Amino acid sequence: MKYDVVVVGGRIGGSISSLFASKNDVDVLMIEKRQEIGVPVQCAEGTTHSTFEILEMKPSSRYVCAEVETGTIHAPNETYINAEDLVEFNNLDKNIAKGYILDRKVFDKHLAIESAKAGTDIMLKTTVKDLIKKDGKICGVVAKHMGKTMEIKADVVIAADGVESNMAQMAGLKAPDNPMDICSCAQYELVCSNFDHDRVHLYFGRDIAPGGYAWVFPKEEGTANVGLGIRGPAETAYQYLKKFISKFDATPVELNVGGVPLSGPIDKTYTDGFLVVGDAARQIDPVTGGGTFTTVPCARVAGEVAAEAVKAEDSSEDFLKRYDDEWRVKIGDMLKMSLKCRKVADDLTDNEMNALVEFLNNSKGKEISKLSFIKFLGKHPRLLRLVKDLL
Ligand SMILES: Cc1cc2nc3c(=O)[nH]c(=O)nc-3n(C[C@H](O)[C@H](O)[C@H](O)COP(=O)(O)OP(=O)(O)OC[C@H]3O[C@@H](n4cnc5c(N)ncnc54)[C@H](O)[C@@H]3O)c2cc1C
Repeated sequence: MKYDVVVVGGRIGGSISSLFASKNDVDVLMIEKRQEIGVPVQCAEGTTHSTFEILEMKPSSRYVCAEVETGTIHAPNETYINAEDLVEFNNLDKNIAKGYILDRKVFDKHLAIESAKAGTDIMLKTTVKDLIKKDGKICGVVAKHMGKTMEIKADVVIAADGVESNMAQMAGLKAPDNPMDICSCAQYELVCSNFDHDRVHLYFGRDIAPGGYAWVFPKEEGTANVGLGIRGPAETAYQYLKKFISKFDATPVELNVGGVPLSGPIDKTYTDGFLVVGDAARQIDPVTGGGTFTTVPCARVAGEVAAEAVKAEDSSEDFLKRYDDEWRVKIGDMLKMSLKCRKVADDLTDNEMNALVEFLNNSKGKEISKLSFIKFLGKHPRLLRLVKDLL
């Protein structure tokens, strides 16, 4: 069997890469190891408006559960700041929380359907086991379907196999993860009558979610994704989640668990005949753990560059480097800044977090000048040392 492009993984990274490769008139096969695309959900399902602009799709009520206008950040001492009360300052944008909460089961499958309509062939319940290499160049995959092993040749292989990816490692592009870079998450979809419908809530504190945060993302009226991510402690994310949800009078209808890589992107996302995209490339915002809105632009570029390479009959790493160059222009600086912020946040104590929220609350509706922020930091010398590189 031979295709121009083989895509490993069938969720957003895979479906968007294959959609944009197929739209550019090359033969594409997308391979997904599960029997259904989009399940199990491993996501709080929040995304930005830009997702749909990049996809050139109108968001549909079939998979948009809620439109979020704003958000609230809760400090460890239970004080809070609303995003709409923030005045724009440095990289702090008061529209930061605007976006959609999706039904990813429907959305991911919708993307796969759009990709199939554009011409992509899809194999389900098929696991890619190995990469085929010839003279050091990747030229296909070895896949297993219902006990049968097959070789599928390709000019370009795109690895969109998620956080658990081993394709990038097989291609020599990735070292094993540092365990402290992986955020371990647990989430319930809860039914409860008093969730805000247009607001996300984020909760910080060492007792709530050490090394991460807890979230409440509204879905349909009366339901919300309530979850958290942690790094480091002996207790599991699920144990922290059980404690956290005890504050809601709510009933769970779904439980999801999963890991989010917060290391920032891998150094190189291409080699001869091969591209890597999405969580597999660690193209995730290291502060929020959001990977949908970051994967979308990268996957589009991956599909387009793979198609260009096929047409140019050149899938060498010199040609495919343009994928790496293009996605870094789009989101590279944002991911770098976010990684710096994550490292600062890792060192913040609960008291410093409380003080920051108090400072923002005291500045409600006022212009925050750099001078007033530096004066505030002057009272918190340790904080000043932590954040000085961000200013
Ligand atoms: C609890 C949690 C909450 C999150 N919340 C948000 C959020 O609110 N907003 C946001 O933007 N991001 C969020 N994220 C991150 C987001 O879900 C991911 O960044 C995004 O799904 C990455 O998409 P992907 O296609 O790269 O990888 P994945 O979604 O992991 O898809 C990889 C696919 O590849 C398949 N696969 C793997 N190996 C093989 C193989 N060998 N052969 C064939 N198929 C294979 C898998 O079955 C899977 O379908 C969250 C993550 C978690 C865990």
